[in-house]
Amino acid sequence: MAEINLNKIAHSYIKNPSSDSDYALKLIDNIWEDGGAYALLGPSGCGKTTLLNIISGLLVPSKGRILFDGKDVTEMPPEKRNIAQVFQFPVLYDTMTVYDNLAFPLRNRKFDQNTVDKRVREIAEVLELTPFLGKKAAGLAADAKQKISLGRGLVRDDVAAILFDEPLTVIDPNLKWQLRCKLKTIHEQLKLTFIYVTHDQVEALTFADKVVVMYDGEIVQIGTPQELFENPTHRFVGYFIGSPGMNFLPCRVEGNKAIVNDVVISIGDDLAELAAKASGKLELGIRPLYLKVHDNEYDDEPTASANNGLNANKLFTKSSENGINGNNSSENRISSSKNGSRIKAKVKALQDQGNFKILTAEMAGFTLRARLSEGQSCNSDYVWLEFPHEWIRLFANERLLQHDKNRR
Ligand SMILES: Nc1ncnc2c1ncn2[C@@H]1O[C@H](COP(=O)(O)OP(=O)(O)OP(=O)(O)O)[C@@H](O)[C@H]1O
Repeated sequence: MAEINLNKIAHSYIKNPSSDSDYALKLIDNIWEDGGAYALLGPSGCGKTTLLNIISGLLVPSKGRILFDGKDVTEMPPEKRNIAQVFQFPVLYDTMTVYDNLAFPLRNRKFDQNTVDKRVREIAEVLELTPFLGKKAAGLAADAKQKISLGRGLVRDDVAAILFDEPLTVIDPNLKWQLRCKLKTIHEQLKLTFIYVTHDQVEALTFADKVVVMYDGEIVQIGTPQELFENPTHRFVGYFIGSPGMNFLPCRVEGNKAIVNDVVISIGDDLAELAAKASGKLELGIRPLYLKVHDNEYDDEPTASANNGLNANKLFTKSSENGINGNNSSENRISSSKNGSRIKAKVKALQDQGNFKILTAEMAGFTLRARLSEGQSCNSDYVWLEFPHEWIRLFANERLLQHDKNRR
């Protein structure tokens, strides 16, 4: 396994690129740890395959160098890089048995028969292919064939990295979940460097230790699922991660108040300090999970609180409960609570998502979404939204405002 250093990489498919927009990859300068499980996540056309092909050696980048464990492999062809790859569609020998397909990458590298047999049987067991080992691949269903392709990628433990390019596309949805969990287990057992390309956030978040979010040829954030959820450093990450994505409200800031059209939202002193130094287009962001929903302006307890549960796979933490005290309000429609503001909003829709509901409401001319927890509902035309200080984020020109890391 290897540490992968993407050293000031950029790539253009155009011969003489003249501007930023001519580059499929703008500037990538990252080190990916040996043994890490990385998911490369982003929308179609953002550059994921281009980056993967640069790592595998199918493409030589227009600029920069790529190093495996400090060794420059930029000009090295794929077969010399010692990388295993699993593609979207099965790549195997139809006329061979499942056993021989799995054994092929090992025999090709002249592993001894005992090692071949041991590894083939281990991988077959993990992927539940043992009953099929003696069968020809030709007769098997598409998802069984793709499991063989996964097995061929996983069978060697001497590779620098295993690259997966949307490997579960042809897999039945029920089996997808099972295979994702298996890949995670295999990674935990073998500690191989995994790089997994997907445009599906659930796939990325369940599989990876670190998610690399790409947008328009750039890596906009690398983080754990929780970091991406709680502190998206770019507006795109806020929008792309989470379902529904983060709410964004264009605003201006005066002291510790964010003003959204004629509505004032209290933001706390910390954000006020950051906003005072910021320039460019300001936006307030808050996750639907953390936007609290009340059915009146002044009650002591939230009656339709949005934040009472962890999500199903426990990736994201919940805010601590905030005390609410509704003694003050002013003509600008701000009503103070110990922490956050309650603002009237018009209910537009309530969508049942199974074990929770999504409320869509309009406030200050903008549409906001809030996640209600199980059993909670909303039957009136208006609600009061509370913005807890600890979950408000401010973005200037799409970038998160945050303190200099060295300061903390
Ligand atoms: N061979 C090529 N020649 C010219 N342009 C290309 C080529 N391959 C990709 N591109 C362009 O480079 C950009 C990045 O494409 P890439 O395939 O890397 O994105 P992606 O994130 O993998 O997309 P998808 O999820 O749809 O596969 C896109 O604008 C695409 O049109």
